[in-house]
Amino acid sequence: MEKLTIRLALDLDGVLTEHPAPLAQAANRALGMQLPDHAFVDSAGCNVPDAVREWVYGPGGPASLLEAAPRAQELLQRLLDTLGAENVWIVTARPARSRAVAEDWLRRHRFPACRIEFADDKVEVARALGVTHAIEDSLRHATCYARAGITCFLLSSEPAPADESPLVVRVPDLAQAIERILSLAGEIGPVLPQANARWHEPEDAEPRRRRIVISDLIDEKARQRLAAEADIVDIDGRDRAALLKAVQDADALIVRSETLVTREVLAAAPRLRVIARAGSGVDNIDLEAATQAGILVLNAPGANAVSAGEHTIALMLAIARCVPEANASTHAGRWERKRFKPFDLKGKTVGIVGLGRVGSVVAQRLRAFEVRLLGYDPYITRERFAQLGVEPVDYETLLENVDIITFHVPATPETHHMLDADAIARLRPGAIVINCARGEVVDPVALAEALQRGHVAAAGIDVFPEEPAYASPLFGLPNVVLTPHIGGSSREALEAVGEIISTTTLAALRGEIVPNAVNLPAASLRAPELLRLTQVADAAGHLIAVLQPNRPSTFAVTVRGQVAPDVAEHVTAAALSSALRRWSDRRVTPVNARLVAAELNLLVSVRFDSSAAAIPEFSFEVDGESPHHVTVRWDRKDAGIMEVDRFSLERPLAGHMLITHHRDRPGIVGQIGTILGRYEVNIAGMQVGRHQRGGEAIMVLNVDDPIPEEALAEILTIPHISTAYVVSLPEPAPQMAGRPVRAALSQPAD
Ligand SMILES: NC(=O)C1=CN([C@@H]2O[C@H](COP(=O)(O)OP(=O)(O)OC[C@H]3O[C@@H](n4cnc5c(N)ncnc54)[C@H](O)[C@@H]3O)[C@@H](O)[C@H]2O)C=CC1
Ligand SMILES: O=C(O)CCC(=O)C(=O)O
Repeated sequence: MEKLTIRLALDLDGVLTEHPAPLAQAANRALGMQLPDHAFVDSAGCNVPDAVREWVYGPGGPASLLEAAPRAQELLQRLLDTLGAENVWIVTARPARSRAVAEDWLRRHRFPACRIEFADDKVEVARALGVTHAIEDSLRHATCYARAGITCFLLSSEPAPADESPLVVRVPDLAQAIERILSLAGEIGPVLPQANARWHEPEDAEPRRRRIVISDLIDEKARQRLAAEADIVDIDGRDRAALLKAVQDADALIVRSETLVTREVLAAAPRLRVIARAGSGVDNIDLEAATQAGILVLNAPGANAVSAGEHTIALMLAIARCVPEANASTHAGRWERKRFKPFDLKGKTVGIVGLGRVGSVVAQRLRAFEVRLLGYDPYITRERFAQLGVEPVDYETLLENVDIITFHVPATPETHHMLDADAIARLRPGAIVINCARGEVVDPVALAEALQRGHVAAAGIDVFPEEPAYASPLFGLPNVVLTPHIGGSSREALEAVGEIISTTTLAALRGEIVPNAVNLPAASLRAPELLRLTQVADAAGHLIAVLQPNRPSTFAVTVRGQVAPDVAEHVTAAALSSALRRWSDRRVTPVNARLVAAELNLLVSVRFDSSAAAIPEFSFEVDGESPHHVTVRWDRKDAGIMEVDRFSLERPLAGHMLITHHRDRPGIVGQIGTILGRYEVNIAGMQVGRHQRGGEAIMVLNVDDPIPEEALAEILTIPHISTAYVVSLPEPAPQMAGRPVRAALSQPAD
């Protein structure tokens, strides 16, 4: 396995020194200022006047009197020993003129020798040094590092806001930051993909075998299917340390409900591309953070709905027929026929909250019991209620009229404690509560209290707010039937879920669009055709970023012909993510392409023109000094780049190429050929596009060998050549090469 080279930038004040509050206090005393204690956590960011900063950090200033942070010397030594002295820098925003003071302080406090850089724009320095990780006490610097794709451990005891980048990892102190870095340094591959300036390597072209972490029990056949194509690492997802270690070089993570996939887990997983939830509810996954990090989240909705629905009815019947107590009493040798008072479901009123996949299964089965069904679900149609034989009512009416209430809603802010003390008070005395959805939906304290009073006669509970649940106010109550979240665990459900998750995880790792993505639109097109189209869109995005190396302010997509909106969205995401990989240092995938574009103030627009083009086309256009334009044509099976900067091409662009813009003059082709020949670059094919003789023209030369920088420089000296680009794009898919339809692609679209 490749070893990770971690290159680390450590802040000085507040990281190697004690908290810098004494600096603000000294400035307040000596200079009559009114700075808050945190002013020198980020004095440039807090706009502390330069003269004050010079004094604080200058010779004899209060910075010389700071104490070292606890164990800072020993911890820095460990970093230097493990990562190598060549990979560790102190990067501080103190003024550069205070270098001697800082170096003297480090010597006096017996710090090991470590190089030190002075800059307020720490990212610029970090980029130049190839820094992969940082440790900071300033949120501003941590956020800047994260934006640049550098994982930053932020020393902070504050909870992270919901929109914080997953690359900002909050830790309480330096020791924990270093422990995490040293554990990462143990055995993982590079965190930042090396940008290849010239030759485009699609993400999928990596030859290495994929690594899939499975952190909960899944079906054995599914496991074998995954193991046939990838290395499998089995861990117990409840063991945080094992999880954080295992995801360090994982391409995919497969979880059930017990593994919490938090920002912290995502920050420890730089290669992670897919998280697959072997089940329906994805509330154990931080979806927002996964999407920001460009990670695709999959689930298997519906595959365990029968299982969860039958389990719901099992709990109802267990309560109605007194099964748990009667079973225990009979096993104990007591024959208590008079003690138990079972009742029939027939004739009762059952209220179903949430009539999605599981709720529908419950409704369909309960009809056979001849119950009256009331339902509350504001997001489905009246027709659906009618199909299921359920009377639609509002939530209050449902609460006030049912003998049994059963919940089948997802865990969302709206459904949190949907059954609380107020809702319970509305229930008829003696009602029964069933929850096989999510623990968060029912307030367990209020329910336990109502069960003890007898207002609620009994409850059947499969899910808990915190799982595994080793304690709950419901534990020990005689009128509660509990199961450990096994509603979706039938053999059949595990097999069905396993099949969906294993096949779609592998497909997603191959770059295919899959139907069960939670954070990408579903696709109306078959996977192989869509894959080919998105690969070509990816190439078009790459080409446009080669033509326009500086990030533009607009990225406009025009979709011509009859194209489904979801297909257009996948094409846009593929092209945009590919271009953004060259325009930014972020890890961009189709999942987060639009988010990253918005953060970088790149305006993305998609316009549909369904009146034109028999053969659909996608045109990508960017603004800038000279706007550039690339068009992909798609015959619904194959796709190709057929137009560059409004010059039509005879054949789709593919392979290693030199593309020039020049004025159409005799002899240019010959001069380029002579230069390439001198550098032993073989020309495999050529095409030229021009609007009129002697006017602006484009030439595409396909070459067999990489073109050296020097050759390119010489080509650029030829009179009438204005620009020259070297670019490598994927070859046609093997099954597509030679298809007659490639000729159709070459037809003008209108
Ligand atoms: N115990 C277990 O092992 C299992 C539990 N589940 C859980 O069961 C629940 C339902 O799962 P599915 O039916 O697959 O989901 P689903 O998405 O198919 O259905 C959920 C339904 O709840 C409705 N809903 C959403 N918010 C609502 C609200 N505020 N009030 C009323 N209705 C609302 C939606 O319109 C939808 O019809 C989920 O929480 C899921 O995680 C699912 C499978 C197994
Ligand atoms: O069996 C499991 O993994 C949990 C099932 C579940 O809760 C779900 O699919 O939402």
